[in-house]
Amino acid sequence: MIVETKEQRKVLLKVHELSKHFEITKGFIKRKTQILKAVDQVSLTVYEGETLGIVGESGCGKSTLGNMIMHLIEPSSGKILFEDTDLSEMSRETLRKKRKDIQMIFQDPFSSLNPRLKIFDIIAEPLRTHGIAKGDKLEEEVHKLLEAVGLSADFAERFPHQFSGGQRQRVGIGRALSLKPKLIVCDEPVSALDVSIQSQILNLLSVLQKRYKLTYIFIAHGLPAVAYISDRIAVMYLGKIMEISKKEDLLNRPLHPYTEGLLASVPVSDPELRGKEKKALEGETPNPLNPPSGCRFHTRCSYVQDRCRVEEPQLRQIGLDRSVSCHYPLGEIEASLYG
Ligand SMILES: Nc1ncnc2c1ncn2[C@@H]1O[C@H](COP(=O)(O)OP(=O)(O)OP(=O)(O)O)[C@@H](O)[C@H]1O
Repeated sequence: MIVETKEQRKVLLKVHELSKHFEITKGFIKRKTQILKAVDQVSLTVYEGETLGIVGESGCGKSTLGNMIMHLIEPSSGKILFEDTDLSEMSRETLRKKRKDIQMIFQDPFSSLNPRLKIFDIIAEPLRTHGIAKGDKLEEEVHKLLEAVGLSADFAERFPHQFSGGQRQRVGIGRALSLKPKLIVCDEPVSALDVSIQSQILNLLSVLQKRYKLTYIFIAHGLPAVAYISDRIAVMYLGKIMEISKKEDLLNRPLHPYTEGLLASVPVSDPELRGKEKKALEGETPNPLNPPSGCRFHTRCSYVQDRCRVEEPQLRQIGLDRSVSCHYPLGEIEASLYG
């Protein structure tokens, strides 16, 4: 496993120039095929034990990225290295074993649990499939997992429809934990829940992270949940990463105008995110089938200059542990001095 000597952080997952292109065919008589670049040359690193938040408006490619990391969909190009190993080059058997280490928690706790199965079988299924436990041992494991996610062992005999959204999400978390994964991709795990329940689930995820030494990729379209749970945050826009920074830096001194816009859209009642005056996001997200030339954010950017309309900025490092994809980042000099 790679060890970064400067900060002694172990790299768990590395995504290198990862892309997913979908072919979209339109029209009945004159059929026309276009390419939608849902994820476009994304590179990022996830360190052991951290939570990397991925945030951006609906349709920016967050779930597609998460699904590729989970091997639920095939990338069009690029690499995903888990513990230094390229999963796409593994034999089936090794891949099956490795895949246990990466699990997912889904957005919708109503549709992600099989309604015909009892909670016991929902949580037991991965343990049975991988031949990890059976009989009394299986029962003990399931009860332990229910307890870990804050549910009573009696719940094992009930069906999903007998539970609230928050309780179902707890079941989904228990199932994801059953194979003792190293990495959990949490895809909008609280978006479908009431605000009061959201913080309970976020707290549970934090407790479990410490208890089981988990690493999370936490995907959400809203900054508050991402800001609450993440150590670092990647901001996505139309398939690209616009900025990736430590949480505190990103919230206090955003470099990308899009990040500033996302911060400005957070209700001012959120004290942690309230800050200096920020330029709000204007206009709609462009059609991803026909993204703007140059910087893809330029059509909505309050600071746009001529160069931005023609030249696409590359993600480049500024200061310590911060990267931004913008020709004219906000507060660039300050950031390069203080990280
Ligand atoms: N199977 C598919 N076929 C065609 N286009 C797709 C497919 N899956 C996703 N897309 C498109 O890819 C883009 C990225 O979608 P994705 O679901 O990854 O975004 P997202 O940021 O997770 O959004 P949301 O929060 O709404 O789920 C969108 O324009 C979407 O319409």
